[in-house]
Amino acid sequence: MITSADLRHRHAEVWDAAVRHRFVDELWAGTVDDAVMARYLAQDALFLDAFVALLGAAVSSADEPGARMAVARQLGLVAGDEDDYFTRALARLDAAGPVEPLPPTAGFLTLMESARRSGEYATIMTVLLVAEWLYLDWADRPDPAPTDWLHAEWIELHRGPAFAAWVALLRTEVDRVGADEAVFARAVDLERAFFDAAYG
Ligand SMILES: Cc1ncc(CO)c(N)n1
Repeated sequence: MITSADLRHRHAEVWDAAVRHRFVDELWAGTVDDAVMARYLAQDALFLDAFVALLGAAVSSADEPGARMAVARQLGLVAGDEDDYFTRALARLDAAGPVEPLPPTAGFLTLMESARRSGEYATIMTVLLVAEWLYLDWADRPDPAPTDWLHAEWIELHRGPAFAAWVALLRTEVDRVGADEAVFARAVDLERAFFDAAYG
């Protein structure tokens, strides 16, 4: 059975292009243009709603009590601290209005809805794994955090011991039940395209 480590290795080119994306460099430097940050976060608010639904599907489909509880705890953080960040960030950027999904967002919404509707724990967890592991990977730099909370909090939401433990849980679970490689590859492609789309 293919492991999460094998999958990341197999898709390293696109994975690394996302992790080293211009958006990530500018976020760390605190130099992301407000219009880029607004476009990115408005799209990510659409992503987040589908992501919460997908976390709910993982809670529902988990075949182990420990994993179900761990996913439920993370769902609470996303619906709590992370949603609060979005409310403050979008208000500050004057970007709280409704937006249409750009193509990478639409791709993610379709992928997540299809995983959710399948009810397949392995497929659901594969999508969650890419989304969370790739974000930990770019947020885990040793660099000093930027000073503006708009940039710093987006990094802090995706690093630290608790977030790393969540990603470790996702890897353990995907390695236990077996990844869906096509879904893994599609999600990595979409992550890179999602960063590109922030630049219009
Ligand atoms: C597009 C995207 N991928 C991953 C995450 C982290 O779950 C996020 N917030 N947005």
